[in-house]
Amino acid sequence: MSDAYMPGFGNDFETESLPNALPQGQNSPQKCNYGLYAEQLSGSPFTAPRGTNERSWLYRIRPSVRHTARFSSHARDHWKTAPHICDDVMPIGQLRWDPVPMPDEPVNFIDGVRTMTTAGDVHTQVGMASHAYICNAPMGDDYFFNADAELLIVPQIGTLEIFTELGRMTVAPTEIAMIPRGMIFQVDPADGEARGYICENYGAKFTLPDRGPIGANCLANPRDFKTPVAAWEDKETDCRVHVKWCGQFYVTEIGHSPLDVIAWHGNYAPFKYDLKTFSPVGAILFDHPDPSIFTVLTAPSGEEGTANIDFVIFPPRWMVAEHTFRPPWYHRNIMSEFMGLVHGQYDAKEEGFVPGGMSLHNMMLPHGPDTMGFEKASEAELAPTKLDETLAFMFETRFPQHVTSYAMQLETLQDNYIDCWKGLKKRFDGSIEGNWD
Ligand SMILES: O=C(O)Cc1cc(O)ccc1O
Ligand SMILES: [Fe+2]
Repeated sequence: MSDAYMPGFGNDFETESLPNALPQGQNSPQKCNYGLYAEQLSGSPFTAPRGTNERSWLYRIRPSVRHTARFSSHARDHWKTAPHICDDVMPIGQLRWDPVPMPDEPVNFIDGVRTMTTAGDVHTQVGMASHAYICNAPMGDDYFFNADAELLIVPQIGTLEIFTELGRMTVAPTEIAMIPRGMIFQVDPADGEARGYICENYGAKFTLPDRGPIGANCLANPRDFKTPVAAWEDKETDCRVHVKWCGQFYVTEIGHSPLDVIAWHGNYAPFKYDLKTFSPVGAILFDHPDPSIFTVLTAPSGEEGTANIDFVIFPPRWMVAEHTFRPPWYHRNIMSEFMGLVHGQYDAKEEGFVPGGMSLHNMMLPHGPDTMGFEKASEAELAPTKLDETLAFMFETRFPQHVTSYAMQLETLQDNYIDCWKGLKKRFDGSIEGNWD
């Protein structure tokens, strides 16, 4: 598959896959060229202020109302939606999982979504869910859209071929993809098998964080975000469109592919982004800064500085701080932290937190480096060192994350996670040096 992309974050893009398919100077001609139907997809209220007003105009073979017929409900057991509070007592401790095992039977991307946590309330469009996905089969004639949320996809194993109404994206581990709320798509594992993470954002869209005194450059730069050019298929087979709507799942049968947009323009669009292009800014003299310096994207909550979700990464970087305990400090946080590891090691937990694994440090629950990490960092010679070949990330939300019973019953839940702090012994002996032997 050959993909082509347009650079920029939130730009007003335009793209056509046939000459003159895109009307010029107007959105809604009396008759569109090629007999196409014009359709607006609104990602914000019509009257949203200019800076957050998002919509695209799609020129397509059939309007999407013909891509949906009567809906019937369709059970999907593993994809949960907030509010989803299990009957069991909420496990509030620190939690960590090894990767979700790959399935033996064929499972496509949508059927392979496994909800780990939910937060907030989909009905009021606040909060999020953290999912793992596992998949080893293409979607074939099945298509999907999520009316509840945009989807931030973080591949960990296997490249994904993502075909959306607005075009095709190839997304490999170390890259991320964003699929806007309401947009129809298909995802196929290019290498036969794929695993990764999804942040389902029920709230206001992810955007770039302000950089404050950092200025006009660094962190995630807008030109590194890539939106696909128009691509389509004209397929007349028994296709199904699956829908997630207020936590329920539905399906409708149609006789053709809904991915039939020949041209489009606007700023409500999918994108991908290579996390290797994130330019970290950090401590160049002493102390460990707050991880907000590594925010790639932030989804605002309406309260200033208090994100519905921050998507934060821990990329390769030089550690140079003098007279400093360099890994994350011990801390308690009003925000709830769900973490994953794309590859390598995380400096606060060199063992036990493995690629494809997950951890949850919920609202106000203490955490920090394990015993080994603490001892190593306390004694390390503080020469400049590079943390290399590593990529961890965090979905951090202002809301408590409720763990699903699937996550609690997962065979890869680590029963002994909290033992990683057991060896943090008392070093206070009344002397100013403390007892470090
Ligand atoms: O808990 C974690 O490992 C994530 C994290 C990293 C960091 O550098 C500072 C704070 C924080 O929550
Ligand atoms: Fe933390």
